[in-house]
Amino acid sequence: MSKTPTSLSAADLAQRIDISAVQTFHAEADIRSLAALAVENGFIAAHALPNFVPLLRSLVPAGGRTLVGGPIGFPSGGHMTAIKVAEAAALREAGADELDMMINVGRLKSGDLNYVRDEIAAVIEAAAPVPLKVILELHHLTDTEIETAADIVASSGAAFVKTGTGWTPAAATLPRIRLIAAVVAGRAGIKASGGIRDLATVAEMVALGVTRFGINTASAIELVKQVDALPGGRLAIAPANERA
Ligand SMILES: O=C[C@H](O)COP(=O)(O)O
Repeated sequence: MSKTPTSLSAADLAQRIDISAVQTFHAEADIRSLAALAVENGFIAAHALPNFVPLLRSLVPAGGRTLVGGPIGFPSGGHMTAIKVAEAAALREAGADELDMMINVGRLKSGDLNYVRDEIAAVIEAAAPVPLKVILELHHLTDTEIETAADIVASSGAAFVKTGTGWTPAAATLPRIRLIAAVVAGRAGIKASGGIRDLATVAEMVALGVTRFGINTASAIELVKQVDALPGGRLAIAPANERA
């Protein structure tokens, strides 16, 4: 597990943020703007809805600081496994560098954990060698369900546990990030996403072990600008055990 930094520059933070245009209303112009801003500001990834991933790939130079990402079974997660598998393969073929799959919340809530496990395994295989993040969508889950889901994802071989799609009210609270970090225990990365809008929250989440954020483009650019405006241009990260 990577060592928690003591501070982050604007460039460091940008290299921890996936910016995105993954809402229903995002059009071609938004994707073109997403690509330009991601490359210009050095964000680690730019994410678009599946149909726009080929366009995004054509706009973001491969092998640079910015990766191209796309979602699978997004945003409900209720798609048939065969559809998620096909979408993973299609996005891999379209040149995606990372894929964020929505977990099947309904099956998780039904206690059908073998279905959840088998589906994640099938999508990991279809996506390979592209790394997979699995979105839990905390807004719909109890703390017990979060622990169960985070453990399934962490033991699946997925690259990250991700908290939300951005399509539900923000639920990536610090106590829930703490809960996920305790369960994951370094077996996978943690991507905090969904309603993250202030540097204090970012700093607290980094201290808890979050190594990736998912934030919409406008909010991400604002946060990076705020870091630049801090004394010394760096965001201090107090160790989690020193926080009140
Ligand atoms: O990563 C998921 C979403 O892009 C987060 O969007 P949001 O910052 O608008 O909640």
